[in-house]
Amino acid sequence: MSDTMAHKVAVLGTGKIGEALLSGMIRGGWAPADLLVTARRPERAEELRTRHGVAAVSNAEAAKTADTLILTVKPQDMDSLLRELAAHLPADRLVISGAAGIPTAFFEDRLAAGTPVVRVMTNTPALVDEAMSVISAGSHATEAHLAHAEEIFNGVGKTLRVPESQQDAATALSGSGPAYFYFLVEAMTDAGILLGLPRDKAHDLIVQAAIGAAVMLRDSGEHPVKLRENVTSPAGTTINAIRELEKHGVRAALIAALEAARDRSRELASGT
Ligand SMILES: NC(=O)C1=CN([C@@H]2O[C@H](COP(=O)(O)OP(=O)(O)OC[C@H]3O[C@@H](n4cnc5c(N)ncnc54)[C@H](O)[C@@H]3O)[C@@H](O)[C@H]2O)C=CC1
Ligand SMILES: O=C(O)[C@@H]1CCC=N1
Repeated sequence: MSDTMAHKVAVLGTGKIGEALLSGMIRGGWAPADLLVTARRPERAEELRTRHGVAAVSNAEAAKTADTLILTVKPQDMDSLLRELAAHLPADRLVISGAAGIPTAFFEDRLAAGTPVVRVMTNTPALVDEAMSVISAGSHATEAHLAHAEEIFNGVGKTLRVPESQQDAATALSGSGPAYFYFLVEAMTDAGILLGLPRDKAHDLIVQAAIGAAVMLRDSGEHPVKLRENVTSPAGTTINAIRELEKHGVRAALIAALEAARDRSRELASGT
């Protein structure tokens, strides 16, 4: 962390994403003493304390004492969380939102004038340090604020800056992205059962195919079309499968699915 930036970070509303981030920060070398969490239920606060050795405090206390606040409540809970924070939060604190859909202006309207806000859409592979966290600046966030957010989220994977106008699309691709791959693995494991394989073997085969394909996509420098062509032998097996995928409109289904996710992200901005 740069010397000029604040150093106490609070994760507010520490559920699945908040805890994934918290655990990644600790793995990445953040001292638990520099981290605070808040939770709605006392049992959850206790669980986080025991599991990570961090202090669990009230939202008001976090607002008063942390230099950077990472808000990881659901979009629908953000308005009431901001109402709790507003009176206690000085305008020089960095507010990072991890929520889908909610624009930085939503925070700026509800917090002290000039509060720097950074919007981040991460994803659950943060748990294994393979997240993609997509980062945009609000109107008062400076380069230093963006760099600070990147420093935090680089600890759990990669980061990418985009203009805020692209965040709903990024949420559809990247925030929700892992779910599509899990869905495909589920479906292909079912196919393995149909073909007579035991479930555990079918699962292992598909997961390893997914890992192998992902590493090739990342490391080979080849276009996905080329990689697929390399698998698709003339009059072979793969082309028969591809024909079925095209016949069933899987490409169009994926395009429509991601468009629906993008639209839902836009809707969340209105609190629905
Ligand atoms: N689950 C995912 O894959 C991703 C989720 N997100 C975003 O992360 C946020 C959280 O999602 P999840 O972790 O899945 O949800 P979650 O339900 O696991 O976590 C949210 C937590 O916030 C707590 N909470 C709500 N209001 C509170 C308050 N006033 N004070 C303290 N705690 C409060 C809830 O008790 C809950 O534990 C959402 O805004 C979502 O859009 C972003 C990227 C990926
Ligand atoms: O489904 C959701 O709304 C959250 C945001 C991106 C991934 N999960």
